[in-house]
Amino acid sequence: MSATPLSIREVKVRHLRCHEEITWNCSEGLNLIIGANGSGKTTLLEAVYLMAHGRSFRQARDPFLVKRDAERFFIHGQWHRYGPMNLSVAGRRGQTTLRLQGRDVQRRKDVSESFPVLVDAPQGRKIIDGAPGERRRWLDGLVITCFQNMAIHYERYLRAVMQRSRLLRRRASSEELDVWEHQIVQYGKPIVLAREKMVAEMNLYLVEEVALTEHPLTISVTMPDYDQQAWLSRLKEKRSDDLRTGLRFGPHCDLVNIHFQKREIRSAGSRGQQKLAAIAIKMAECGLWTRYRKLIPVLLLDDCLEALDRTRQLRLLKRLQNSSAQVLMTAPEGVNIASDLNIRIQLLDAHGLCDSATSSMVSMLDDDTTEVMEEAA
Ligand SMILES: Nc1ncnc2c1ncn2[C@@H]1O[C@H](COP(=O)(O)OP(=O)(O)OP(=O)(O)O)[C@@H](O)[C@H]1O
Repeated sequence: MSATPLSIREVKVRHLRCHEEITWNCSEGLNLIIGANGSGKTTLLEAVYLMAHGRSFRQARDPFLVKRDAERFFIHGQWHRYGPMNLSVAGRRGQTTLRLQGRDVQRRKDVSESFPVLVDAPQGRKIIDGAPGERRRWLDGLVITCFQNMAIHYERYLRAVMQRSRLLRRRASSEELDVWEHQIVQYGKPIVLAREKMVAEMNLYLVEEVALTEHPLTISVTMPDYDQQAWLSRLKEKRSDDLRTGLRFGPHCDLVNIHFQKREIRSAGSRGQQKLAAIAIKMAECGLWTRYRKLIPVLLLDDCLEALDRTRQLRLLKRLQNSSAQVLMTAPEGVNIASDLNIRIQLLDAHGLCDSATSSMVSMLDDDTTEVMEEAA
């Protein structure tokens, strides 16, 4: 079965941050919004994300989503997934309500899994520069996306860890603790194996992105040898230590690392290298969604050319152009876009959005200039 590309055709926004009322028509393929700082470009990407997730990618419960002096915001989107679908969001301070095809959505997960939207934004690049726990949560999210039966293992593993801690505090009998320690190992081991499989697959996709990142990017999990018998013995031996410190051994404590040229990208990578790494990881995630869920996600890239020199900007845009995903991107005024690229460019100002072929705000580089630049690089 081939994968279905997901795309958004129209977004109507009312009273979201700086926007009074605006309509954004999108095309399949690459869409770029160009505008001044603070003109509301990121807010339009946020609107798309809000429809799929019911929350912003900037901050989970953002009280400033509603326009100053307004009561509520509204977003209505026309999507294409097999056929046309309508998704809308209404929100007031800290609360959002999602509607799919005119009906209230009870389980948000159903929408976010049917309308996958992946985002890279300078404010939220936690996979690259966040704490190890952020990367672990991200990897576990991917495991559950690809191997849906793993959700129950995570749930039961964490419940067993919590029960054991409770019983340790209550000074429960050794037999009672044995039961939960067996469950920790029983549900923990498949998590370890699924993560290993996921990391191996991600790394294969990342090899394909080496033209973008220039050096291979690799993901790894730092973890002990989870031999089942040794794991059980350790849990038993360390009961009194764990009563003091909490359980510090197991898949919930493992470290997820992203390496670039054999060093951690978060400390060793430059801003441009981190940016390209983050986008390469999104492309790999797209590959996983396509393979396991038969859906090609929509990709949101905020400030997509930030920190990149011209050669790398061009390389990135060409890579995105070859992707089968719909890509919605933003960039500030004054960017240079090669004229041979197939990108729908729209300019955003106080009057709204308008299509642009050429403009004083966007310099179009012709093919010759582009070639010279590429050769020089
Ligand atoms: N609740 C609100 N009411 C009115 N205006 C708001 C509200 N929240 C944010 N804003 C303004 O809305 C604009 C939203 O900016 P947004 O981040 O979308 O801009 P941008 O075009 O992506 O800018 P940049 O290029 O600097 O990233 C900003 O000018 C901000 O001050």
